[in-house]
Amino acid sequence: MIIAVDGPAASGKGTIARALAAHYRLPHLDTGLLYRAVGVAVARAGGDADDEDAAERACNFPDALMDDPELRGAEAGSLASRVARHPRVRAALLARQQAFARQPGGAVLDGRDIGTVIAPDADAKLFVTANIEARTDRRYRELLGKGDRVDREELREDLVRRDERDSSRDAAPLLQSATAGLIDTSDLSVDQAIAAAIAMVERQRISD
Ligand SMILES: Nc1ncnc2c1ncn2[C@@H]1O[C@H](COP(=O)(O)OP(=O)(O)OP(=O)(O)O)[C@@H](O)[C@H]1O
Ligand SMILES: Nc1ccn([C@@H]2O[C@H](COP(=O)(O)O)[C@@H](O)[C@H]2O)c(=O)n1
Repeated sequence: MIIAVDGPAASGKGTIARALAAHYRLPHLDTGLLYRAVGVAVARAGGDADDEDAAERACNFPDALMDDPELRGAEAGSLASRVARHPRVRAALLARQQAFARQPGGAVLDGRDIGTVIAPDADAKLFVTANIEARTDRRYRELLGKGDRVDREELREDLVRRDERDSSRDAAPLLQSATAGLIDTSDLSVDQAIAAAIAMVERQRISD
């Protein structure tokens, strides 16, 4: 079974995707990490994330970079959304994501274009969202918990900018697939959001 989970930053899609993977005993790929790795690799090479040539070269990043804690920071998220606009970057990362999705037994992938581009024929598709205040609070608490110094207002503005960039780009923009079920986690606890996601996957599997 392939499960596609999409949605904006800090909506809780990764939390849901990991829980679905554990529930159905499937491997999970956080595809945002691939774009974060490309963004960080460009910056480390002294390149410009807005330069498509430099970003494309950075797609050959070493596998070990995927485990680098720097990828989880706010700066890596911004760099990721800048490199993610480039069609040649998206093309370079496509095969790796599709191979992961199509492995025997299936997989859970979360990102922005899983249900629309990477796995449009997924057995279940969820679009996870939450309002901007809930997302800002969650990311703020998460970064504070890691010991990062963060300004809540800057974080909020960064999320709004990222939403705008991800939704308005020409290449694989963030949008809800017509066949994806919507889960708004703004007023749901983690456990409630996970329960809603499992129930939605079950409904979609049955109706197939
Ligand atoms: N329903 C919820 N209620 C409260 N906090 C939540 C909820 N879901 C997730 N969180 C917390 O919010 C933060 C962001 O969640 P998560 O990493 O799952 O979001 P995401 O959409 O995958 O973000 P990103 O796209 O940036 O990777 C985490 O600290 C997580 O524990
Ligand atoms: N399938 C995807 C996944 C991510 N992106 C871009 O990467 C940025 C970081 O993603 P996170 O999930 O780690 O927040 C995100 O803002 C997108 O620009 C993407 O384009 N497609």
